[in-house]
Amino acid sequence: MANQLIKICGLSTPETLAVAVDAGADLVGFVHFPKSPRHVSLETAGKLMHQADGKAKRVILTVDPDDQLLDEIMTVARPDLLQLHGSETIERTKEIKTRYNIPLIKALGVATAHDLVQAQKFEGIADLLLLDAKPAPTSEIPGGNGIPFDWELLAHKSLGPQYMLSGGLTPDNIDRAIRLTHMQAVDVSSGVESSRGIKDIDKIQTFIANARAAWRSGV
Ligand SMILES: O=C(O)c1ccccc1NCC(=O)[C@H](O)[C@H](O)COP(=O)(O)O
Repeated sequence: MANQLIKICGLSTPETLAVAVDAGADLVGFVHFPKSPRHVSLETAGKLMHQADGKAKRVILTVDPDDQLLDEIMTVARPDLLQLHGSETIERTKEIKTRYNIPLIKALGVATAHDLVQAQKFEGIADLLLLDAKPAPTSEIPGGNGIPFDWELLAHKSLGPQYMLSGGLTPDNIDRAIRLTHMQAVDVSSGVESSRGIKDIDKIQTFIANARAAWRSGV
């Protein structure tokens, strides 16, 4: 994978997937979580996965999956990476890594500096650590809520390339987010949608172009 990474998450149609891949997304994410407005069945995910084969790394996102679901994901959808977006512990994350031997993205909620210390404990266990805003207590889903956390928490850190910035990113704020945090990997879902769960072609293209431009300008 490239040094700088862009992940477009929550894709669910062949058309928007094609746009993301053509615009240069490094990773494309498919959500398998029935409460999500972006949920796709494993069969649909498998078809989308096939479409993106060799063009971008393909990620299946689940929330606190048990082994039965993971077995199904590995057989039916066969992703390149697995994203754990629930409250998976370090032990459970290690267990999944050992059992399936697949690159893992572990999502970690951030609201305070202490959360970053907690996130660092997953270094070397998951392959990518996705820093996301914590969901509101009333939210039905633990991610994909379009809320940013305080990027100033990252401003004077030099987190390694295994960290990915997420939460409330948009085509309009991605330049500022990259300049402030110096993050080399970013992930977006709501910010490239026209309404909840509906991806927007122009926003996907603009997000990717703006992220690449920020990195090109030397941040
Ligand atoms: O996107 C969802 O619907 C979702 C549901 C359940 C768990 C996680 C989910 N999304 C996680 C993602 O990877 C999002 O891209 C990330 O949370 C950022 O989302 P957003 O703030 O909407 O850009």
